[in-house]
Amino acid sequence: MKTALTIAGSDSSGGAGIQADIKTMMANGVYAMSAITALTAQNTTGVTAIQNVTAEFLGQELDCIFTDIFPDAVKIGMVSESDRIHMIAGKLRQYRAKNIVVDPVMVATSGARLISEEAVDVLKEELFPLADLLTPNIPETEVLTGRKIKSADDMIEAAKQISEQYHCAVLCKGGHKLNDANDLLYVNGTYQWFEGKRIDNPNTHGTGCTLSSAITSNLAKGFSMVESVNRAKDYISGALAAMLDLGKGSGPMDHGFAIKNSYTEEA
Ligand SMILES: Nc1ncnc2c1ncn2[C@@H]1O[C@H](COP(=O)(O)OP(=O)(O)OP(=O)(O)O)[C@@H](O)[C@H]1O
Ligand SMILES: Cc1ncc(CO)c(N)n1
Repeated sequence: MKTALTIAGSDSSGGAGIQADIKTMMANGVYAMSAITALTAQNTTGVTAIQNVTAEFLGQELDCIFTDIFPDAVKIGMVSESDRIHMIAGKLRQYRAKNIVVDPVMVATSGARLISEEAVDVLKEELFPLADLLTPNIPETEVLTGRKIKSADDMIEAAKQISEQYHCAVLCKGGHKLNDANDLLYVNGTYQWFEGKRIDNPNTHGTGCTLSSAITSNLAKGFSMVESVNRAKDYISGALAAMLDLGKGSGPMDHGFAIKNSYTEEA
């Protein structure tokens, strides 16, 4: 069985972060492992508290994982502080981790800030150069490039700029800001649109985490970058189309929509 690791924050409400990542990886057929960077007290309406683990403890989690079950692919989500980012980058280099997907998480769907101002620069300097793929949404793309994204052409220009700067593929996600569900992949000097059908579902908590974890699972299984994104778009469309409706705010998706069997039946 192929294996994948998520390095991210825990979401107590289970729809985003580590929980979304593990559910997604399992649903996509890989063995999931996690190194938790922070605990969030969070639900569908917002984040009320964040408790970071120490950089030292995060390093110990990563040592345990990489010296035992080596991951075929790694996804990095929420990391709030610079010293934790330094630790992750050091360990990824030390263990020569492969198939690295960085989701530059900055703000939750509910509006809460998940990274400190100065940590964004460390993310760019330390982690981006190690990434095979970056998956910014539109606001994150604006922060990373310093330019406003108002059109599809702006997305192409910005993705090209980031890709050339960090020598990696860039998936600029249009979802719930621009272009409906159309995402732009810039890879090896060319671009390709992934045109998803917009699903009329207000429950989009954790869509970014879910997409990046599905891509990571596909890379772990040996699919190309383009095929990995293609399959991940299919998966997230299915999870949104299942129309789960939980919580008082923007609720989570049904990560298990594709694995219904006798064990999942209700009484
Ligand atoms: N209503 C929708 N219908 C279909 N696809 C969607 C919809 N909303 C988002 N997506 C898709 O979900 C994926 C995640 O994109 P999105 O822009 O929501 O990420 P994000 O903003 O990083 O997520 P998060 O809110 O978790 O931080 C993209 O592939 C996007 O196109
Ligand atoms: C822990 C965590 N990571 C990422 C996001 C972004 O959706 C979130 N809301 N919570």
